[in-house]
Amino acid sequence: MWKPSKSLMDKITHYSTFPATGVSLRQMVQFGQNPSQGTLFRGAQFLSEELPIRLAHRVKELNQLPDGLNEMPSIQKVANWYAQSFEEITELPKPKLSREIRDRLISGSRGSGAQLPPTTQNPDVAPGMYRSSPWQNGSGNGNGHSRKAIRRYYATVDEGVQWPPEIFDYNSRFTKLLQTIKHRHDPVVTTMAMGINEYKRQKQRMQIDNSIQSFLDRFYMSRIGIRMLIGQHVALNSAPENDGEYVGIICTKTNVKDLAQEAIENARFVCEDYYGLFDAPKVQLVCRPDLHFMYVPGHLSHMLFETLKNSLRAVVETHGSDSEDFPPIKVIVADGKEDITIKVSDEGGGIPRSAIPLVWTYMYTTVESTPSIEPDFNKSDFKAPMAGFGYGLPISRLYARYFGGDLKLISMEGYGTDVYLHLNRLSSSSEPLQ
Ligand SMILES: Nc1ncnc2c1ncn2[C@@H]1O[C@H](COP(=O)(O)OP(=O)(O)OP(=O)(O)O)[C@@H](O)[C@H]1O
Repeated sequence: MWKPSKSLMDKITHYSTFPATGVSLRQMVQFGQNPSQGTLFRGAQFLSEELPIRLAHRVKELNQLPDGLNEMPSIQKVANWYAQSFEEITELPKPKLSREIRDRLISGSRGSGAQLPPTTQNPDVAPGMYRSSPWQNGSGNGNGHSRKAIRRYYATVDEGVQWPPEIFDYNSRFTKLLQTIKHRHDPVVTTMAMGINEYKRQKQRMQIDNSIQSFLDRFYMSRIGIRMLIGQHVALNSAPENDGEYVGIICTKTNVKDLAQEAIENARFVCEDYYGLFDAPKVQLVCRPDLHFMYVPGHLSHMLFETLKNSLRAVVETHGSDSEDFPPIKVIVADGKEDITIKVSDEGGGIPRSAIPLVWTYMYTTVESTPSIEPDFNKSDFKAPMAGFGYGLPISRLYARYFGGDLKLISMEGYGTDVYLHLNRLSSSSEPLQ
């Protein structure tokens, strides 16, 4: 198995003293509007510093996990993937550029960079909640470096000029590397889950404690951010032309009703398959057909699918799979100025109040036997079996918070559950990493 060298670990430690730089959905879209090779190159330059910083924080944290958790074989495996990806990015040879090209890259970005909108804070995320590492103070890194002075990405450089072949070549090599890295990290969630299982087995624990819970929250939030930046960069390099609705993996006109309808069909299908039902509980959808906003459709599908699956399961298990007449699940979409809110209401018996905090913890599930973790379970981020890992709700809440939204759950034990999915439509909220 590949192992990091001492000098690589020293370099990782150095990078981990820098804080991550968060970006907002709006900034990503502005950056990606028909980018030139020069702009894409600037993006690659930013990522070639930003990604190693984010990866370095994770390596450090994984290696410092308390109580022997850091020694679990699966945790070590994940830490090595992060270290290897860190090494590959930092060692990718940079092109030799003439002075004129370097000046053009810098001066272009200075001019238009000023027009980029500022980011705002998610009202439901306390400052520092998901920051890169718990020991940082957020504004600096303790080394006297100012964050702004180090990296700035979301600036476009003069379009319409010719860029030399070295720029094209580097862009293509960098994109290929990012694809390899994204693929390497596909099984991170399941491998981490295995690591936690190894730990629980070894220590004979039923649940994980708070510090591990907040570590996992930061870890998965960071993973969403890393994959978003990589996904966006790869998509922009593969098809830089804006097709009207998509900028990279962001859809500027995500149609809520269509996506919800598709998630309903998928979740009902999985439910019928799992319980052997002829007809899963019905789902009533109330949504304006032309309601659309800027979002990543994959994230929204994931959150809707997970919450609908929970509701379907609760309804079937409360009323019995031989029931002839399940109470319908209601999905109501409200179109506010600040948020689009989606409420998923079921009559699936609710959750006891004492168990509410547990639904947000990783590995809490009321499924009796957790299905075996297949290596390719996480191949696509958006496919999952009916239930069983206890990851559905906490990960969905991170997806919601990542772009300034939130996921809330209110239950009436003995009757049913309402889940509120708030999606921030202003899209100016920065990634919650500081
Ligand atoms: N609508 C609901 N009604 C009743 N209980 C619910 C509902 N949603 C979630 N729960 C409870 O919360 C637990 C955790 O849900 P979560 O979605 O995080 O994981 P899971 O569904 O068990 O597994 P998976 O990781 O496959 O989603 C569930 O096992 C269930 O007991």
